[in-house]
Amino acid sequence: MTGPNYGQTFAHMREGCTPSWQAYTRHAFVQGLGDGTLPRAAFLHYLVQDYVYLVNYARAWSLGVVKAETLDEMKHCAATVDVLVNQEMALHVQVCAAEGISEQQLFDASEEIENIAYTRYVLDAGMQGDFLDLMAALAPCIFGYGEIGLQLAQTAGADAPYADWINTYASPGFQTACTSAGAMLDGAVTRRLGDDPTSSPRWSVLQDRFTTATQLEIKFWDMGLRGGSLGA
Ligand SMILES: Cc1ncc(CN)c(N)n1
Repeated sequence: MTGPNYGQTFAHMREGCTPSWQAYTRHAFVQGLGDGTLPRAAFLHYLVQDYVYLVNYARAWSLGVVKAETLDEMKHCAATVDVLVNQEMALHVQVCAAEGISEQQLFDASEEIENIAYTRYVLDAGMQGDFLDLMAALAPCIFGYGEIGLQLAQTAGADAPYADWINTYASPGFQTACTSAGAMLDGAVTRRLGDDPTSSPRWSVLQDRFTTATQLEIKFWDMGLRGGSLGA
């Protein structure tokens, strides 16, 4: 399976769950974002939920600072928290403000079951496990959106209905974040599992975490397609 190069570990894990990865990155919600046919209500519902998702996802990266073994790992996790809360969430705040939804409303929105399932799974992986367990569960989020952003940017024009969303994830800034997360992950894996990590007895558990998080991404898109009202 081909896709952007975000490092060896990601390539192995993506290869280890190809059908789920394809279902995630080529989901009907993704197609609708790309060709502009996604109903606006579904998009806004997703975006409100995604804001809350990012709050918890940033908490999980903060846990990375706690579980890190090197200063570089700590710096990477701390910088990612900053990007999430100060950059990626700005898209959500901006788009929702234009629709009359305030940031406080976003912060207070109640979570859909799929949202709870995904973020608590990731947090639990980090609480129970070590740095690699946490990173394996965090990985589908960043690399998947990087891949989707690039894929949609190939065909969507500047005036496409969801161009802002597409450009956020296709942007050089987000792509650099994916590349540097991939390099950090490769270093973290080599440090703990050596040069042949897929032969390690730990690999199947890490693959399982990556696959489960990928399946939870699919459920998150399903939730988005279902639509709903703010806070529902
Ligand atoms: C559910 C989900 N997955 C991934 C991303 C990209 N950070 C996101 N914003 N939301």
